[in-house]
Amino acid sequence: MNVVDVAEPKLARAVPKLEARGLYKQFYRGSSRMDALYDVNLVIQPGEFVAVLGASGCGKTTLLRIIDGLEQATGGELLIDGNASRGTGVDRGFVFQQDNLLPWRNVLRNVMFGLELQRRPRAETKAQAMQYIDMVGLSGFEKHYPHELSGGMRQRVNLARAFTISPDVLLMDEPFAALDAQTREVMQTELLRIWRQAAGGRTVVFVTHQIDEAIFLADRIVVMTARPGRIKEVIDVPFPRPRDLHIKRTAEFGEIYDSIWKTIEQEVRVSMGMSTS
Ligand SMILES: Nc1ncnc2c1ncn2[C@@H]1O[C@H](COP(=O)(O)OP(=O)(O)OP(=O)(O)O)[C@@H](O)[C@H]1O
Repeated sequence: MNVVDVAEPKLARAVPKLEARGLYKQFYRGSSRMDALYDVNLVIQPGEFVAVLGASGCGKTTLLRIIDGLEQATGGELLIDGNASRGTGVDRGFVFQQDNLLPWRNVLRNVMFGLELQRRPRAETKAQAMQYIDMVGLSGFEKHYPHELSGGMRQRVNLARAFTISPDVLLMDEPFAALDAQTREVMQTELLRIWRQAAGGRTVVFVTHQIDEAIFLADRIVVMTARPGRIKEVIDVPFPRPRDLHIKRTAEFGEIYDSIWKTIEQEVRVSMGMSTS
């Protein structure tokens, strides 16, 4: 009798885009030490949209800066595509809370800036910048200077610039925090549209204080503890894509919101030195 080997082929496991293994971060001021992050473990797959929520000062920005390579962890390891990270790289783009546009450059030249730093051919740089200016809905404003734009438009230029350099990983630190509530909602929808449209399914790590923003945008939400920040809970967001703003008004959205708020409220109380009972 022939014996056929029917052992199941081993499932090929995707290499995570980002992996934090036991990350610690301590800051020193003179002789005093401050623990910002404590044993952070997190795996993020390619193309995932992950939101990070947590009380003020719990270490969200620090985590993002370590992923970007702007800051070095005191302990633990950060792997990118399975390899130890070695500082900053063009594979990661950072979008800050305040747009950091250059006031003496118009919209087109601001969007071209990141590519110019990469010394790409000028024609290619301009064509790519125009494509993303169009994608963020600012065609016709190429020659405008930052002071001639609204806050929402400036943040869209910021997004176009971040997407233009085609980073595999987009790190966003409360990018819409300075916007009014209506503009923020429009920008959330725009971000999802651009994220879907931009080729290659970029991985996004998005820090926010807004629970509804996190639920609306993310595949998974990471809730951190009060400082020193650890991962307290990771929540899978069940809403299919593409998403519409109306999901924010559904009962399911409200239930997820309430449950996350309960988790965060405890940590906010801890961070403020209040009772958690
Ligand atoms: N360069 C630094 N030197 C010293 N302490 C720092 C430095 N950067 C951050 N910290 C401290 O580390 C802690 C975490 O800061 P971080 O900015 O990461 O928090 P956060 O969660 O992003 O806060 P927020 O939500 O208020 O923006 C804070 O207590 C902060 O004061």
